[in-house]
Amino acid sequence: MAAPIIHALRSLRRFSRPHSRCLSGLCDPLVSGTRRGLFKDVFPAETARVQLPELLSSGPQTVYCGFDPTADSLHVGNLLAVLGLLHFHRAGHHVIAVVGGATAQIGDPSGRQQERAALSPERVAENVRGIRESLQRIFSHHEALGGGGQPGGRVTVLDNAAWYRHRSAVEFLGSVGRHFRMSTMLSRHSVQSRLAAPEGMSLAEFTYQVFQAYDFYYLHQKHGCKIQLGGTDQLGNLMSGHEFIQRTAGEDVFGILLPLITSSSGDKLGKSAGNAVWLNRDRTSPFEFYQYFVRQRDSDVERFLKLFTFLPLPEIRHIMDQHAKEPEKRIPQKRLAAEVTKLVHGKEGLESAKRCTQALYHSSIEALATMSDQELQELFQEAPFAELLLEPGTRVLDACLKVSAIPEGPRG
Ligand SMILES: Nc1ncnc2c1ncn2[C@@H]1O[C@H](COP(=O)(O)OP(=O)(O)OP(=O)(O)O)[C@@H](O)[C@H]1O
Ligand SMILES: N[C@@H](Cc1ccc(O)cc1)C(=O)O
Repeated sequence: MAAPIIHALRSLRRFSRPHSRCLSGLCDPLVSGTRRGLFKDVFPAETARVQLPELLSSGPQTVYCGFDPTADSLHVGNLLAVLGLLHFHRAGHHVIAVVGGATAQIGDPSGRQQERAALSPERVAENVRGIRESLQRIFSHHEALGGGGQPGGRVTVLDNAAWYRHRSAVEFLGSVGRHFRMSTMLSRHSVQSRLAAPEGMSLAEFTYQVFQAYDFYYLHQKHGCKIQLGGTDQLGNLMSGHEFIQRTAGEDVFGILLPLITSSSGDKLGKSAGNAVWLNRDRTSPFEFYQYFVRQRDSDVERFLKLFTFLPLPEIRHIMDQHAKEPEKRIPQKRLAAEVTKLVHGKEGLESAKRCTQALYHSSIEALATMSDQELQELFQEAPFAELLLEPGTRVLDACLKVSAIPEGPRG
């Protein structure tokens, strides 16, 4: 059942040229996001083609994206969705990032082979704090870097636990659940693939789409939100929201889908997939984060510059032309790493990453001497360490022997 609907999704390519219905700068994110490869599809394809440019041109809209606190930090894959929101904000729209304090307790089955382990309320609360911190830090760096957007656009972070806290299961099923059709819910790809697996699917996971649909409805009612962003794995949840809002409020709303970032082995980078590059410093240091982007392959770097930075496309083209002449300098990789590290860790984070790079890869004693304790710990995170009280006159050799850094042997 899901296949015909997926086939109905039309490529966004038609938005990549100046669009006759894009009548103001407010429509820019659709055009530029499409050209950059950031927006992959829209839903529902037929109405979005005509109505989405008109809606965006008509005045500032509210656009939202949700993040489940299944860990205490966001990661590089999630960053793409944050960048999607920021593109809208820069054009003057209001954006809402929803942290799923409630939905994380249900567990989104999209793209998962197995059910997630249940999270305790304490763990979820801690994760909500970490993810809020990730989001707010990026938003404030973005502002500090001069990307504050047109005047008027607001950036808000909400926790969806706030609108479920006072509802009982009986009341929710009786009022919201009655609008959902079993046949449609069963047709979702996320459900079909799990029903076919030996472990099957729990009722909690099966109802996940109802909660995400209700979030969209709630934000539509309270904040006039008509656009939801999500990775392509979120299509089914976006469709449920669209159908629910159309049925209950009689209005068209839209989904915009972003491509999924994968590891070199082709797996989606995810919080619980064990392959994440994190956005919080205590999990991935600015240095490691910077180096992740410096290491990107030539075949990926142009795409990543378009996806992960706000650099204008002609500037990216120029950088790639320089790269063709002097590939050994890795100019695009270094620029990519600098831009993304600045956004996520701020200017100070970028300087820290560069100091660590100098110390580790260019054996710079000067860089080592200016490093803070935190940087030293981050740099040598994996290395065993020992604390030592130095007495006057201790020689380097004695210190090394005391901490067993070099084996003791016959001394000459
Ligand atoms: N690798 C990725 N590339 C692009 N977008 C992603 C990626 N991973 C997650 N997203 C998007 O980020 C948003 C929030 O995802 P969420 O944090 O709930 O999932 P996740 O990081 O995949 O976590 P989990 O691994 O627990 O499923 C969603 O729109 C999702 O599609
Ligand atoms: N289901 C999304 C997260 C999300 C949570 C709540 C929402 O309202 C929207 C999105 C994911 O797991 O990737």
